[in-house]
Amino acid sequence: MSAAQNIPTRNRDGASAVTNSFDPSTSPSQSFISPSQSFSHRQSVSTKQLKPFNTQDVKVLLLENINVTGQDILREQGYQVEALKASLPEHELIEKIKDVHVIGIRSKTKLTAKVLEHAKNLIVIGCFCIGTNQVDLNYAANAGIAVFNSPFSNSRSVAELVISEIIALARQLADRSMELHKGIWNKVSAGCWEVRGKTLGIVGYGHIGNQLSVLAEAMGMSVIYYDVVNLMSMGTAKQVPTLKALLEGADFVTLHVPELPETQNMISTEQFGYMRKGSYLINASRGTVVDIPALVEAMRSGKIAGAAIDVYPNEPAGNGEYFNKELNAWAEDLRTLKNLILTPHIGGSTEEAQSAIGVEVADALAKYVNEGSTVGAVNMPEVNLRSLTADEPNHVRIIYIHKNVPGVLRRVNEVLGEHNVDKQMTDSRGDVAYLMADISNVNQGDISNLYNSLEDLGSRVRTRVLY
Ligand SMILES: NC(=O)c1ccc[n+]([C@@H]2O[C@H](COP(=O)([O-])OP(=O)(O)OC[C@H]3O[C@@H](n4cnc5c(N)ncnc54)[C@H](O)[C@@H]3O)[C@@H](O)[C@H]2O)c1
Ligand SMILES: O=C(O)CC[C@@H](O)C(=O)O
Repeated sequence: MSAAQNIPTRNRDGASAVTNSFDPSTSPSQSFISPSQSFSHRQSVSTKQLKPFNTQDVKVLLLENINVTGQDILREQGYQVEALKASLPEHELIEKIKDVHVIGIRSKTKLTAKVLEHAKNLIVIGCFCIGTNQVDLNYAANAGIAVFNSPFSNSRSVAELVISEIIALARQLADRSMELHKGIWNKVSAGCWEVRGKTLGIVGYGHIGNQLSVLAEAMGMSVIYYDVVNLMSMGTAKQVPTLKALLEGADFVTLHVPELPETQNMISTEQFGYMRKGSYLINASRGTVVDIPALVEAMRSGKIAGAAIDVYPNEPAGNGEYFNKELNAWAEDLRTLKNLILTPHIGGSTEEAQSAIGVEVADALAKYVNEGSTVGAVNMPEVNLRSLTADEPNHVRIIYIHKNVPGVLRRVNEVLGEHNVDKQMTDSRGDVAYLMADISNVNQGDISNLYNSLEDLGSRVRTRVLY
């Protein structure tokens, strides 16, 4: 069943990416389950199993305690998988990333241009989370590195955490619990409320905002939301035209926007000024969205009756590390406030979410490595071709990532023109274009010629030949 599988890939500087020798006769005998089978039941028995190179040469680095479901899928491919519990400091990351073809991260590992510059062999990044703000997506695309994430596997977990925090803040639960842990009996009702009949203001009405909207209405709350795009309301929720209108109209404000230049310090002194006296703020989006010193001030003055914060501008690399003023200058100030729930970025941290994310992202990584599909990529055009079948033994799949400039397709098709192009798909996104072509009647001897001819085109970012 398995076709010869030793494909040369060169990175932008011409260094060999996976194996130094090009030996088309290498045919790994280990069994291999094509990830395409998990995507489509139509492609069961006769799918040709494409692989880019000896799978045991593929080096995968997983950071930040990626769920075992994801680790298992990648190990089953035969890849070499190293999984670490925490993220790495920049200098260690730079050393490690030089070697690997695939990296999996969560929210803490910063894959900046400075780090990615050293990632000469890297072909794909998996963000085992929703947010992708920790990756320089543009740099990655221009270096021919695809980036995948899991757009909604933990949305429900975040929404449920926020619901629990709304009630916990309204009833000052965290303070009462901490007091009793210290042996202090403090039975109070002053400043404690039911949530029924109160208004929840959701900023960012996407996957999480939507879920939250439904849950909040089920508890008898009214829901208003603010978003930069016009969106259909869930239930009887109402979209408001400005952030100011939302802040003025809500008893609880919860933030669910991505980290963007526009959302930086979106809630600061001016915005606290618009909020109702005695209202509450919840931030489980990104740490940069709230100006924390302004929050401290608003809570000290009594304007804000309570807050729940799950995310911070600077977060420790792993469990057991200190959250102190070396990390964030205001850390000690936060600790002194009453009715403030501080959680260590656990919005998406449930068994359900993490195992679903592990499967989703690892499947996407394997499908990209083995078949070149960019479906679901966040920084590349989405391109896919139906699988080659076992009846097509002399077919080869060309992946050509190139600069989006005029004339490239003509030149690529001149190279491919010696063969029959069975199917081809190409699309662009910004400065980068992605071409996939399945060509037939290719002899083993033709493969390196094809590869070298495509590599020699001035427009190339990265060439891969899968067979
Ligand atoms: N705490 C956690 O563990 C955790 C877990 C998952 C996601 N998150 C964070 O939550 C964010 C939101 O997640 P999601 O899945 O709901 O994202 P989403 O993309 O589905 O929704 C985000 C919404 O925000 C809106 N938006 C963007 N910029 C805006 C602005 N300036 N003002 C108002 N609205 C704006 C968008 O139009 C969109 O509707 C993620 O980007 C991630 O950073 C945190
Ligand atoms: O698991 C994480 O580290 C990040 C969770 C969340 O912020 C996300 O972006 O999905």
